[in-house]
Amino acid sequence: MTDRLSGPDVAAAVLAEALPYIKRFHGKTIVVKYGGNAMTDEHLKQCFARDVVLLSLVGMSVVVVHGGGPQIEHLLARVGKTGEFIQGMRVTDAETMEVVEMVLGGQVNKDVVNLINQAGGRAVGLTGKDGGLIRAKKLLLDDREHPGQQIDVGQVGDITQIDPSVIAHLQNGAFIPVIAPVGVGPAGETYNINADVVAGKIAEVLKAEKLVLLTNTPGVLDDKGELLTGITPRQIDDMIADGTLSGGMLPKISSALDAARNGVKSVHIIDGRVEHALLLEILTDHGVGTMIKSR
Ligand SMILES: Nc1ncnc2c1ncn2[C@@H]1O[C@H](COP(=O)(O)OP(=O)(O)O)[C@@H](O)[C@H]1O
Ligand SMILES: CC(=O)N[C@@H](CCC(=O)OP(=O)(O)O)C(=O)O
Repeated sequence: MTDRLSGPDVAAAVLAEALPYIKRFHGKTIVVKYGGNAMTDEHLKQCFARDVVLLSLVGMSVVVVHGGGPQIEHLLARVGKTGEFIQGMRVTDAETMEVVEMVLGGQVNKDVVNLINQAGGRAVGLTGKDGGLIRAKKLLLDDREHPGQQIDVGQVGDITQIDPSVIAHLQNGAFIPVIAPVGVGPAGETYNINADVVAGKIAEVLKAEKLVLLTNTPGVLDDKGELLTGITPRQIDDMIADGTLSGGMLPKISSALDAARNGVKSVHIIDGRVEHALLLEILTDHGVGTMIKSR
């Protein structure tokens, strides 16, 4: 007997279900943030690359922004350093900046480019320095415990300008841009920027149809650990105030909300540990994870 969950009728139904989504997103820009925590398993990495290629081949203009937090941690440990985070931002001294640039602009960027190319795509890797893509100044965090005071986290960048022309050239040539979150300051200094922040800003500037943030949780979880399928700005404020949202989720959620408020039509935080999570989110009725609402 044919397995009802995997028989040809099911396969046909799934393919047919994708058609309205393919039509809706054809020619549109989809920004995908690939978190360092979602890129730990080789098989999942290959699934991700295949999803990106499939979406490109059906006519979507996919732009990948990647992170690499755990990969940076790994190299820092090898040089005898331990990472420190404040409000989800890595405290970045000069030596840490060298490691961050090596890992993000080198190892991780080329790994993602290679995976996509192996899957049949044409990816080109960039950091924010290439083509003056990401300009930044030094970020100063507001000290929540001492209102009015600021915290210096070293060479962490606050984005001042995105020049998307290099991305446009790549999109026109049917290349898939793969962007590492490193920015450049007015004097040519290098800045480490949280990858969620870069993805959100790039999505805004490109007027993306969708921003999808792939991470290592099912989405945004409430104080009981239950998945929230949708979240409003008010819920976000409450959850930050009571500590339900913390660590790496802080820059993620605020970038997601900024993007939703500034014209990106839909913004989702999804579980990158689920095989083909990207296809499920974009091409099926079964949206996965949390959708961030602008109001
Ligand atoms: N309310 C929450 N729901 C889900 N994750 C949360 C929440 N609050 C904090 N987090 C943390 O945020 C992490 C995701 O952010 P991060 O580690 O920066 O991932 P990535 O490398 O994918 O950007 C989760 O693994 C989880 O530990
Ligand atoms: C300033 C800052 O925190 N930069 C991040 C950049 C990488 C990143 O964001 O990686 P994930 O997406 O994997 O977390 C860092 O140094 O870890």
